[in-house]
Amino acid sequence: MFSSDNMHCGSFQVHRRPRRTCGSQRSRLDRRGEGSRPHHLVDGLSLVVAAALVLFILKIRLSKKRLPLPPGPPADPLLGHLRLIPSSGQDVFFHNLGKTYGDVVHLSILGRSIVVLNSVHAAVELLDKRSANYSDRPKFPIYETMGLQDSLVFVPYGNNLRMYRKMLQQYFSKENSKRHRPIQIREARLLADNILANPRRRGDLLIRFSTAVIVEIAYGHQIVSDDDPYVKIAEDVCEATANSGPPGGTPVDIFPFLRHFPSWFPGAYYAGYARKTWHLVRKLYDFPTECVTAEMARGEAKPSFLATHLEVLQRVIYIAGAETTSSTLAWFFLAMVLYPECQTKAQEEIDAVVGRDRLPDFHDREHLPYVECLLQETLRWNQAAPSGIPHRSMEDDIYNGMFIPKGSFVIANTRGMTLDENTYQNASEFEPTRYLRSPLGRGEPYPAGPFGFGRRACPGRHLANDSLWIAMATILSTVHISREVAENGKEIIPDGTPVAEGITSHPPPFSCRLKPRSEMAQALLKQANSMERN
Ligand code: HEM
Repeated sequence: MFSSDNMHCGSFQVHRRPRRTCGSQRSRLDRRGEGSRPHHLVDGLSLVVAAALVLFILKIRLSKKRLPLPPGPPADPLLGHLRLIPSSGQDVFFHNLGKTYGDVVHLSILGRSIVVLNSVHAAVELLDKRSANYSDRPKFPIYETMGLQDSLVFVPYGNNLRMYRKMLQQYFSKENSKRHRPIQIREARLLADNILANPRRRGDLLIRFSTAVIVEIAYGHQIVSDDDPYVKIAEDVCEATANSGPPGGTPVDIFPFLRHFPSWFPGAYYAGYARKTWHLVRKLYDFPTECVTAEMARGEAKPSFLATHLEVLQRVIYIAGAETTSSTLAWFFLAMVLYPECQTKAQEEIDAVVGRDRLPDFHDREHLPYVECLLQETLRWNQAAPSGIPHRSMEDDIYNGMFIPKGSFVIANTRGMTLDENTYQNASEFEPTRYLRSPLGRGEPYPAGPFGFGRRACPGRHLANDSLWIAMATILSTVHISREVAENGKEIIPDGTPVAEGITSHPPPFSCRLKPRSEMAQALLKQANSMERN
């Protein structure tokens, strides 16, 4: 390897090279007392080469700087696009910009570059293929004030991140995620049963389902009641993050000094809110660790991620998995209300493959292509995290002749990718058959972005995919979802405009009717759940 000795050896050879000149030349030089000159010559040469190299690098840097930034709308001189970027619905705003300026758009706020990627191609080229440069996260002063900086989601790129991700990826790999399926099946059946018993509590029950799966896998704790402290903590932190403003877009994110000001100070509201919710986040980290430490001391700890990796768990928040999974399921319910024909088609497929005398399980998955498409279409139609979580570029870069400055926020705008009419016909419509090959469908690709890109892509995606599938298949097989009927006898068609809160987005509140598909379906659920309890 390159030890310092070797390096000296290398430079020694350079200085020795003049000695290889022929004898007469050498004696002439020696005679003129200029025996050392060749050294200077070579040193001079090295200097010239070095200077040329520096100039070359400078030239590249300068020419990089002369290259245009990606296109974008006109900006205010100092504020940049601050007044243009909306505080919610940014995903649709970015998508609309893409229609005018192309799939890579540049915005800036007070000199900070924001690069929006509206196509899968651009996201793959930058975030996947050049992931060494695009895997950092920007700082989010608001989330830091809330105490979330230790969460893996916000850890900067580097050795720590690599270590945490390696552990997570092993534990939640496609293969290892299969070990967790019995928990997912049990919780999906409980969800369907509970939802039939308490249709009005649909939203809470979806959060309970997704929390129960993550908590049992991560902490070895089975949730058996709605009053469980884990469910309460999940609900509280979900609410806190949802109300903490657009990620990176609050006045405090733009002027970090505002975090030290009282909340009544103009622009400091979110800082005050973040300070108030700090203790909730602390609980999120501390409670599971304290429980599992105590269980381990008593020799009662069940196998779990925490029991295996206790020392790093506070960096893995179950919120990352709980809120995203429940809001994807909320979109599924809305789709079933707005597109009843899709529900019917999925139920016909389940009846034909699974029958009506048992409940679906993972063995059925490969035989249910329409249900698979329905899951993919739910992820495409409306995403839980429509603009992902911003990455940060660590070095200047050039892409397609455009200059992307070091330190840019890079946003993979999944919403723009899934609404791209060049890829998806009738992109705003919920059409599961779009993925089927002709003549049944148009063979459109599954959505690529809902779980992010590159080295920061969601490590829980296999687990999430399984949770979503079993929940949807179990509900479709046992529950009939239909529109609420108004007093005048007319069906109520809910508004599907997403409500974006913080990083995640979910449908606006809507009511629907939930009835058992048959007595048999209800009996199967009861039977499955009573067997679990015994
Ligand atoms: C439907 C469910 C889910 C969706 C839509 C989702 C989506 C995402 C997205 C878009 C990101 C950001 C990716 C990027 O920066 O490029 C992410 C990151 C992350 N997700 Fe998920 N996720 C889901 C479920 C889960 C689950 C079940 C877990 C836990 C087992 C999880 C743990 C994480 C973590 C720890 C990160 C941060 C990774 C990092 O910054 O390196 N997610 N997720």
